[in-house]
Amino acid sequence: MSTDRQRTFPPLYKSDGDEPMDRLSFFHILERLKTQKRTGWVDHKVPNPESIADHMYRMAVLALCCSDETLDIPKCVMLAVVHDLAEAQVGDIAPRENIPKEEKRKLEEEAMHNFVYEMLHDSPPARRIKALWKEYEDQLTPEARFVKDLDRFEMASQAFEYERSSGTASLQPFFDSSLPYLRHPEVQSWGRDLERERAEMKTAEQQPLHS
Ligand SMILES: Nc1nc2c(ncn2[C@H]2C[C@H](O)[C@@H](COP(=O)(O)O)O2)c(=O)[nH]1
Ligand SMILES: [Mn+2]
Repeated sequence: MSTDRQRTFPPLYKSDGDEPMDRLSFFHILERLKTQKRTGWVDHKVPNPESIADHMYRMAVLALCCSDETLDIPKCVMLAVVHDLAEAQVGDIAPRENIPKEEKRKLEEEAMHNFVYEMLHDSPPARRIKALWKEYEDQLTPEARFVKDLDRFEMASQAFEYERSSGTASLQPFFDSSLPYLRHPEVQSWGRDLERERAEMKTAEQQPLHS
């Protein structure tokens, strides 16, 4: 259900000028990414769902698994571990919340501003993090577009694992909203492999127990 109510998220932090404490506060806020569960799985009542950090970690390792030597792989790893950083303040906004893309971007930009200016004081590390986040959001570089594919493929992989392990009923919407949109040829091939694995799992599940 969409709402006209403009969402606001008060800044998580206001500096009082003690820069070392401001930096530590940023480090502590990162814990939210480790504890906040991903909304899509919570919505589908998946037991013990992964966190935002779990999702970003696997994306970073998937980036290391890429064979495409035209891509700046270290840059892809950094984009992966930064891309959902703003969710420490705004949470994991899922499509079903129907928040307009512009509003989501504005909320996340405000969060990033709070992090890099209030907590990291526009330092070189702060500018590095903000630039990475903006590169991912703008989707103008091959690395950013590749990492967006990893965002999609990682989610589909996790959906398959939940169907397989926790006996969760079909999570088909997560496959429909991700695999058809893969653009990088290598990730597309990973997606086809995952679809084959899922089809084989479904076939095996339909075999009589004593076949
Ligand atoms: N219920 C659904 N949730 C979905 C679907 N596609 C994505 N999602 C969830 C997954 C995450 O919790 C969140 C967005 O994740 P980002 O990594 O993009 O921040 O939305 C879906 O089809 N159904
Ligand atoms: Mn993501």
